[in-house]
Amino acid sequence: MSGKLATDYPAWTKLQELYDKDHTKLVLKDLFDADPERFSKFSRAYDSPQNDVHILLDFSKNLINDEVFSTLIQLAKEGGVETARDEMFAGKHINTSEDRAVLHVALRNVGNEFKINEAGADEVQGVLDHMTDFANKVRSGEWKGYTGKPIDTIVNIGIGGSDLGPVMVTEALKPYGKKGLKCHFVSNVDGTHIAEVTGECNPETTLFIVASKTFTTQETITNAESAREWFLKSAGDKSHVAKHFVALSTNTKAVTDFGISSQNIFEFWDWVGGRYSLWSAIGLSIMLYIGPDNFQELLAGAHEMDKHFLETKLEDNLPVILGLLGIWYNDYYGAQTHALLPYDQYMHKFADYFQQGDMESNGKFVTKDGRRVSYQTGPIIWGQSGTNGQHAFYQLIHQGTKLIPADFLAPIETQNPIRGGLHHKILLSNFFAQPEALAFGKTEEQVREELGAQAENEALRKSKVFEGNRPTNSILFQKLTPRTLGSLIVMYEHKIFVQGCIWGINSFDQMGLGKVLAKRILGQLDDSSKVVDHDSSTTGLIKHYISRA
Ligand SMILES: O=P(O)(O)OC[C@H]1O[C@H](O)[C@H](O)[C@@H](O)[C@@H]1O
Repeated sequence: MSGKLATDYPAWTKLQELYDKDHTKLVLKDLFDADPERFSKFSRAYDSPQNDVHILLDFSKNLINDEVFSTLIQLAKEGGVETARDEMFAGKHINTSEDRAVLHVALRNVGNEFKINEAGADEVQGVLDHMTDFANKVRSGEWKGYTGKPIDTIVNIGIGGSDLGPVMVTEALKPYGKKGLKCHFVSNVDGTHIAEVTGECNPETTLFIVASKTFTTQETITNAESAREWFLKSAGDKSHVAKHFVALSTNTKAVTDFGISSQNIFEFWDWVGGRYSLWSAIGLSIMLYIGPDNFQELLAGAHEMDKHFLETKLEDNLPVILGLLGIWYNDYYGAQTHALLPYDQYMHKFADYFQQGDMESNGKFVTKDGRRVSYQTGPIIWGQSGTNGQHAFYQLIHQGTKLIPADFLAPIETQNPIRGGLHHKILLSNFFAQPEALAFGKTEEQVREELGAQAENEALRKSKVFEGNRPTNSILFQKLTPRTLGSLIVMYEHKIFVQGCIWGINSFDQMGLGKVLAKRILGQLDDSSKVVDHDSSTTGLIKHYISRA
């Protein structure tokens, strides 16, 4: 990552020329009519080395031709994607503003294939062993609560990267979860969240996992304190905390100050970004739920996609292709958003997860060398599982005025083949139909034929036209196994990397402003005379609250 501006690259300029010259000609119907081989040309199959993960990326329904595609690849070359990637894997401090390496790839370095020289990288296995030992004890019932009963409920207390990954993965891998083990996730500082969850827990059989990289995050520490208070109301003796509270953190001092015993700390390192941390100790709730073997599978799938990203030439490299297509719409077509639409109910938190993953990484307006960009960077990521989204917001994607590139994802095999697979066939028929409809739409001529005598009604006729030419990727994978999920997550992680690299921004830092202001305001909320140094709106709002609280 050079910190160069994307506009410095000749391919960037060439893409603008291609857009200006050709975008009106980039009509999917015509492109498919002109080239019967378009699907095979613009799709790539990924097969893992042991042939147990299959992912097909069909990107033929994108507004590209050969020249656009090859120029996008050229952009990745000029943008130094390969060099930056190699630097990341080698442990170079590519997070320049914080002078840190970016080494989530070291957390899933199965078999130690990548040689990484960075303090802590050689401790990864030790922490995994610690997690495994602990998870086995809890899962087998050997680990007992303060009254001698086994644990049947885990509550992960964390926010942002210390919450979203564990939530998303435990939901996605429910079929692999331990029956009878309940998992809760408390993130919001709104007391409602912890109160509702503890309301469902038995202190004798509940394990709290306090997940916080920094162990200073106000929401998490407040929730953890409240959980401890709730627990001690029943347990009485503080010495029982050791059996019911563990911590996942890089800040061991703050954890021990909180009262958690040092044996119950699962560590990680400053080179693990919060939004890339589910592979680290932050994944303890995942491991407890799906078991160490399945967690290892998740890591293996992640590692295999790391290798694919590292070793595959750019034009066949899934994260690179996805990243470049995103740039094409974001920076040339003016698309503001990107939708993630998994046709798998188990993946219902996937878009939420990548909202943080993508938007916190690439929502930046200065380059690594401090220049303001003159182009759009990270897109707004959103989405929902299919088919629910179809009955909510797809109308706007089909007939609205905005261009919304979307990724459709679906498993070939369902985990729940009820009624002879009927549900899954219906689900998949929608998965196939939507991108087709988005691409090819319905012309006024077709509408006329359909309407028969009513076709004379011009307003009705026009309202039924679907212009089509709305771009999508279709991603079909075999089955949502832990290994496949690991690969899918990493495919998107590296997509974000590719884009950040070309835009010249630092995808791995995060500067909070709201947090600092909130701390100052907290000290003013009890006394209106303390409400100073705000604009009149903020002052008015706070004083209104104080007068009525
Ligand atoms: O894990 P913690 O230190 O508690 O941080 C939790 C979260 O805090 C902030 O919101 C950061 O922007 C996130 O990246 C991080 O995941």
